[in-house]
Amino acid sequence: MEAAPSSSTCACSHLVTMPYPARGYINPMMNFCKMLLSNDNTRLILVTFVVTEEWLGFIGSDPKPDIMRFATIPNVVASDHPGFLEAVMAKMEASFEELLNRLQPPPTAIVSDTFLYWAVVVGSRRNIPVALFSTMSASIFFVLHHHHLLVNLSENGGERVDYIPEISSMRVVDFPLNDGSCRSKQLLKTCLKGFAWVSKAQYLLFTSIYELEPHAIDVLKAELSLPIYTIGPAIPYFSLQNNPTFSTTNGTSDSYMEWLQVLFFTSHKGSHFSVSRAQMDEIAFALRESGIQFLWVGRSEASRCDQQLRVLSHPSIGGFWSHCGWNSTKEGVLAGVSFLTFPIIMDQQIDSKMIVEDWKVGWRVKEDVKVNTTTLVKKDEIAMLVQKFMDLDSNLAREIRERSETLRQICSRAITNGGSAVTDLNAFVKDLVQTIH
Ligand SMILES: O=c1ccn([C@@H]2O[C@H](COP(=O)(O)OP(=O)(O)O[C@H]3O[C@H](CO)[C@@H](O)[C@H](O)[C@H]3O)[C@@H](O)[C@H]2O)c(=O)[nH]1
Repeated sequence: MEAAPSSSTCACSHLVTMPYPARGYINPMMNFCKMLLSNDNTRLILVTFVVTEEWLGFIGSDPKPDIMRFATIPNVVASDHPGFLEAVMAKMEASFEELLNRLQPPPTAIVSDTFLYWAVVVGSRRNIPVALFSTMSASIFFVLHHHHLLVNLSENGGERVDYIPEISSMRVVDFPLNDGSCRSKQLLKTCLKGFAWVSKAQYLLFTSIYELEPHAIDVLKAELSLPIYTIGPAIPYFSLQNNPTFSTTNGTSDSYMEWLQVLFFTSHKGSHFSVSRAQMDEIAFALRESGIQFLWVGRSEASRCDQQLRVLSHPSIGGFWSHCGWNSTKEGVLAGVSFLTFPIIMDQQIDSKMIVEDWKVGWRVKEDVKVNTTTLVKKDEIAMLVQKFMDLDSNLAREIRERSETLRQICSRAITNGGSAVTDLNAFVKDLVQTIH
């Protein structure tokens, strides 16, 4: 299905964007498009946002700029996540290309998720530039790029690897897809296959802030042969800029500590990954028994999802229990909250490592470092941890919140005019406009 472009959009430049079909990838692509279209230099670009038919049903009525239209390709179906990823990589290319043949005006550039590496081939066949769009951190990209160095990793998950250049040492257990399971091995193989295509794209975009992971970004810029832009968090902060809590000019104030009483917990019920039922029960019992105040939000993959940043930015939120998806991580950082990290799979271990070890704005819920087993974190352990975390009279809890506020200020500066993210986004827009005109 295609909606006709409005008559006011006689655009000579037509950008087609293709996110990976899941919430954590569609949200940042949509936010990126909105940022792009609000940039003065891109006002003539028509954007076609391509989703599967299923996803059009979920997001088709969400507000979007007039100059943007949706177009669809058939659904991809699989019973598990590795199978879905493989199907996305193998089966979507033909329907995407068929769609491009029908679109008017003819597409002049493509922005596609890094997992949809075949877009590079499609762009090359049509002689139009392709920007690959990474919805994960530059750090996981960095680790995958250096994956060949990871040989004979220890069985001891607590052991640290310190030989990857320019990245702070990492526990073995924090490397992505390193749990020895068939699912992880299959996922890793598919990820690495796609990764080999990255340098054949014309641009690489990171939905990150330079100040969050400068070493990984610097090394990737030096080692990869294509231009790389760190275009900012691609979260909907632009809709919150009148919110006094979410202010880019806030000074540090002791008084805000009085308010931070509620722990925000969101249970991710994605179709492929979620915490086990038994673990969820332990968490639920623990939060209830602990006596702390908490806000528990259950969400499914398809539920309307634009409220998390708004909630996190509320003055009473004093902590964020997070699975460390990259979007949630950036939202927590920009809301200035401290984290309890509970990663599940993929990049989430690395995001958790950055939160806890690099930025020092969170604690791990699970200190267990066994690589090949899934152990339950018991309710008593969780209850003690959350009580300690929410005890704002303790020095530990206060220090971590002060660091969260400092990090928030650093990142807030990056997304204002003159900041690193705005400067990089402008540079990408300038380069793209020059290439396609
Ligand atoms: O109650 C909620 C919970 C979430 N969200 C939104 O849902 C999105 C969740 O994204 P993310 O935190 O990245 O989690 P996932 O959906 O799990 O993300 C997938 O995609 C990410 C980006 O590639 C990866 O980092 C993750 O590992 C992968 O699971 C964010 O935009 C949130 O704002 C809400 O609006 N309300």
